[in-house]
Amino acid sequence: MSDIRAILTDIEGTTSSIDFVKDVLFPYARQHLPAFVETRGEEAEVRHWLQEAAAEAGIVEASRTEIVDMLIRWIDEDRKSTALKALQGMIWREGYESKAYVSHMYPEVAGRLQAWHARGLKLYVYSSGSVPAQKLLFGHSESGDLTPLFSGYFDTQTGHKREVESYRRIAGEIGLPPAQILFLSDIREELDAARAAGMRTTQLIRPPQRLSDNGHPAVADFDAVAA
Ligand SMILES: CSCCC(=O)C(=O)COP(=O)(O)O
Ligand SMILES: [Mg+2]
Repeated sequence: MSDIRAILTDIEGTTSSIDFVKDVLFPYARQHLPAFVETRGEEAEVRHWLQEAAAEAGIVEASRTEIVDMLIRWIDEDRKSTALKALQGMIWREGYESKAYVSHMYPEVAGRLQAWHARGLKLYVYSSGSVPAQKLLFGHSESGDLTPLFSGYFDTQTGHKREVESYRRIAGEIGLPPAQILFLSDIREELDAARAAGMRTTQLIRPPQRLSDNGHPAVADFDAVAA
């Protein structure tokens, strides 16, 4: 009998394909960012994150156009900037609400999340995407609205995903010993950090990637996760 009481899952490469993020979400944000800043740049939340992005880049004075150009470069580099992720989340909301897309979900994910939830396991998300973006993604998925299954969401405002301290904080917020939390991700460095914090880990290696031994249990899909 497993002593796992909570599952913490990554999104990109774990519940949903990297292609959906790279080929749908990022291009949508890239295309709509200039108009978004133009029309909503004076809203308090948008101004806040534009200022945070400038501060992160060490910029003291720059025009809106320069900041937009920098943010587009960051999208192309897949920079895990908290400010960029917050702005992207606001832009993606417009895409989900206008039905420009729904999020990709690997076919077994919804059923397995429902089965874990029905067993009483608590489910949480930890992604570099902002918490609002995570809720949108699980709320508008190919498998329907999965948000009722989740007990909480964490993003880089809790800490970066390759840092051990982030997982200690998350365990503290969940209110369970790390050893009772199973972290699922496709990225070895994230799994290493979670394990160093005392969490259990399993790596998702989605076909056509081949299973390889890097010290973490590895599976091809959620149905093969031992929880
Ligand atoms: C709501 S997730 C959108 C994808 C994203 O921006 C991202 O950076 C995904 O990173 P992850 O930590 O889920 O691999
Ligand atoms: Mg990932």
